Amino acid sequence: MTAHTPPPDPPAVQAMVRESGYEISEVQAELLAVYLRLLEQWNTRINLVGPRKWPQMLSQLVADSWHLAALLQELQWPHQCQSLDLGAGAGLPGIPLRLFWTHGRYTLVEIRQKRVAFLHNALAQMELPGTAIHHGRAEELPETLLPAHLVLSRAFMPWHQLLPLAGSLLDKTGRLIILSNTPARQEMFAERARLVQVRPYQIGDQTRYFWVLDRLARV
Ligand SMILES: C[S@@+](CC[C@H](N)C(=O)[O-])C[C@H]1O[C@@H](n2cnc3c(N)ncnc32)[C@H](O)[C@@H]1O
Repeated sequence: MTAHTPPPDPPAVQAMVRESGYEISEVQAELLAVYLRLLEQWNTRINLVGPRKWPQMLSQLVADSWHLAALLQELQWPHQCQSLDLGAGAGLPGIPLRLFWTHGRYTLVEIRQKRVAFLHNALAQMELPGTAIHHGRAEELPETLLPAHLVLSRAFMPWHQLLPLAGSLLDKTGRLIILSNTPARQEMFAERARLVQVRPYQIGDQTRYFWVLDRLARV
């Protein structure tokens, strides 16, 4: 018999986030609860994410986003910053990220129709600032979305394939941030990119990493 988990309610969400060392507002907790409820509901019909219950979704998947927001807040971005979240899937890291980092214009790029339908549904209920969806291939983005100042990749494609694609999308001062379970070293990239920093962060007992890259070759 599986234990019953009550639906996500904002105080429980806020308390779980606090346990991980971050403070979020009541409004942010309400919107996160909306997102988690939608994820639980849609995940029974289409394959969106591995965890089936919201506490695991929050602690294992959504948690990356508030760590990422903390990093993005430390970096300088142009006023008209254009961000691309490639292969957004169920909206990770982008949908929760936009609750905590609202700068510029942010586009969730996703190729699969059902996932795009989920993203539209989530955005309609959450009204995130400056956030849009592009249904299509990351390799065929319209000029209106380019050049990007930030490209984000979480479980999208292997980094060695991603580098030339991101290089073709980024402004010359733009950055690529890869969410990874392993650290990185400059030698991995040689002349293809500069590794500006590798930021470790803790999710439960697992260490994860943000790789921040710039000066990507346009090959
Ligand atoms: C493994 S999922 C990761 C989703 C999300 N970023 C996450 O971390 O949960 C990869 C996603 O990329 C999408 N995708 C794969 N190739 C793509 C492409 N060329 N352009 C846009 N999206 C693509 C897939 O449909 C899928 O939703």
